[in-house]
Amino acid sequence: MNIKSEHIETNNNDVLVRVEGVSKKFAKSLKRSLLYGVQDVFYGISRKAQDKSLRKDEFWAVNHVSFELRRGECLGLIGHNGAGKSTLLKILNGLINPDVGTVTIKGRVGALIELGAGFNPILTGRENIYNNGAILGFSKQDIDAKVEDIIDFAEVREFIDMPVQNYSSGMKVRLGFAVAAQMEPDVLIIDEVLAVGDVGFRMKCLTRIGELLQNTAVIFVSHAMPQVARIANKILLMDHGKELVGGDEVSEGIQRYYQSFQNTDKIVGGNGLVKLKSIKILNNESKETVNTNGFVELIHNEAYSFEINLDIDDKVSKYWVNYSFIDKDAKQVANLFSLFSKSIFEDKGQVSIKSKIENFILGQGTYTIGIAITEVRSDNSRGEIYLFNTNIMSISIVGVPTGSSPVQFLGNWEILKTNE
Ligand SMILES: Nc1ncnc2c1ncn2[C@@H]1O[C@H](COP(=O)(O)OP(=O)(O)OP(=O)(O)O)[C@@H](O)[C@H]1O
Repeated sequence: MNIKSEHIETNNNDVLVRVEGVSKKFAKSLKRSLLYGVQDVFYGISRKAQDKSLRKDEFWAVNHVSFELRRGECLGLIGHNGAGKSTLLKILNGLINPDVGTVTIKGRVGALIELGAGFNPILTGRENIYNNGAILGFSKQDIDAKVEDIIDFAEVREFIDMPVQNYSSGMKVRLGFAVAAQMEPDVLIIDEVLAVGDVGFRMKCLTRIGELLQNTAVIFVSHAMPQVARIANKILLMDHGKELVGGDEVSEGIQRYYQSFQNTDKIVGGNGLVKLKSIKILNNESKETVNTNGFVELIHNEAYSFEINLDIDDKVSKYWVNYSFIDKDAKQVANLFSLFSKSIFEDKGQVSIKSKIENFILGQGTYTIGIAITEVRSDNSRGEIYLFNTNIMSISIVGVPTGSSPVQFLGNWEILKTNE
């Protein structure tokens, strides 16, 4: 057994969670998984040294991960589907043993890992509160003192004496979070299940986690980067079981996570009368910076010129150019549209068009740029589409805190009055 969990009094600056070189392997096929399971039991009984290397069909779901957490620290655990986050959480919560490495946890652990896990479906909500509290190591008196707060926080009073098997998924999450959080554990582990709750409840949970953080170490798995940016002060970006980014650089971890979702989908359309030959986004020194991921890098709030070279057929009449900026959720978050600057073009042949943005206020993150070139009819309405492409290039915005809104205004700030 490689997990040590101690229910002891801890000091404020103690390391509550210490994970050292933890690895866990799984077999891809059920047959082999069962076979290896039997072999491992045999090795366990015979106390023979077990072979820790990968056997046929096995892979590392968690691969040599280490970190430490103190009270007041919140680790944002992020990564693609299948990166190994839930497996790591299950190791931390003692649900599965690591094959290599050690986990040491001091104090009580409150965890919300799998939807409904930890609940006995035939018991009522109230009975489950007592059960879970007891598992966390609380006495009946301790739980008596907390039970009303838990029911209120979960907002399930009407259903508290009904068996949990009849709860909706949202209700199970509410109760699960309320038990884990209201019992004020030393270590709180929250998996993505929180996403099942509605927006109101999620906000309430985040606020509660913020309050608990003064006395608790929190491990928080999420695919919602704004939430991670809001509460995490440490980051672990996992990829194929390994640590890709770890430590205090939360924004770097989030940035790398976003960059791994380069949007390669493309819809191309239009009647072919306009062809895009090239596009450049240049700074004030007429330079374009391309980062290692092949994204053009722009600094937030600086000036940039968009320059396109077009091949325009003689049959084309007047036209507008419209760039769209699309975030990693495929949501259009901004436009640069000549219509709104009252610019209508009518040049034909090889044409270069430049448009300058003085303050590029898109927030930090990666975006793809789309383009549409459309006919302007004599009554100034939109006519034929000459060119349409939803992904002509990817850009990365740097220079502002990550995870915030897609648009950042930089105001001029001043104090008008101070009461001394
Ligand atoms: N019991 C198991 N047996 C075999 N493979 C498993 C088992 N549990 C998890 N895996 C595999 O381990 C890898 C890591 O899974 P895990 O659930 O930890 O990923 P995750 O990062 O939590 O993903 P998600 O974001 O989708 O929740 C995946 O390839 C998964 O299929």
